[in-house]
Amino acid sequence: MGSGKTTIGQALADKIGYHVIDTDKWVENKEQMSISEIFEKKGEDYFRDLETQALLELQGDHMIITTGGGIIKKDRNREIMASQGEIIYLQADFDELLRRLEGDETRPLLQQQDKERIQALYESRLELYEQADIIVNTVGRSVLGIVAELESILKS
Ligand SMILES: Nc1ncnc2c1ncn2[C@@H]1O[C@H](COP(=O)(O)OP(=O)(O)O)[C@@H](O)[C@H]1O
Ligand SMILES: O=C(O)C1=C[C@@H](OP(=O)(O)O)[C@@H](O)[C@H](O)C1
Ligand SMILES: [Mg+2]
Repeated sequence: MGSGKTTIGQALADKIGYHVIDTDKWVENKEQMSISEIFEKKGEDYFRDLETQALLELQGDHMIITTGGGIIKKDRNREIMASQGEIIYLQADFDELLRRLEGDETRPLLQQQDKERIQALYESRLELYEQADIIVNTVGRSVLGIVAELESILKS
């Protein structure tokens, strides 16, 4: 959360002329509810199943799919992602993510949690993120700079 997936995915798509779809937006649109409302009314497992549905339906060429940070928790999701394209991990250290998300109220897993619990969540996921095909550092870098690096990696 906060690594810049939604922001960078949109900017990269604009730059290279790809379509972009965010799984969170797909889920919100399907349910006609915000992510926070879905977590509150239906629970996290229900949301995770919708993420799998999104991955199965969002297939095609010239497409960037930006996901929620927890999508890699399910083996099935990682399998679908690996079979469909290249997986990019946008990297940032924990303190930087906290700074970026300060005051955010749209991410239910961060609400009313102390810093230690959020850090434990971050650390529990690192190993899965590091399995990505492409890893790009985002700290201290502009959106345009990151987009330029990704464009050049994807061309090579
Ligand atoms: N490279 C960056 N440096 C600083 N802030 C960034 C960077 N990329 C994104 N942000 C900011 O971080 C916040 C979270 O970005 P977002 O794209 O929603 O992340 P994600 O989709 O990974 O949760 C937004 O306020 C965004 O403007
Ligand atoms: O990491 C997570 O478990 C989540 C990340 C969020 O998306 P972003 O990574 O775009 O913030 C969103 O899918 C939901 O709040 C759960
Ligand atoms: Mg996002």
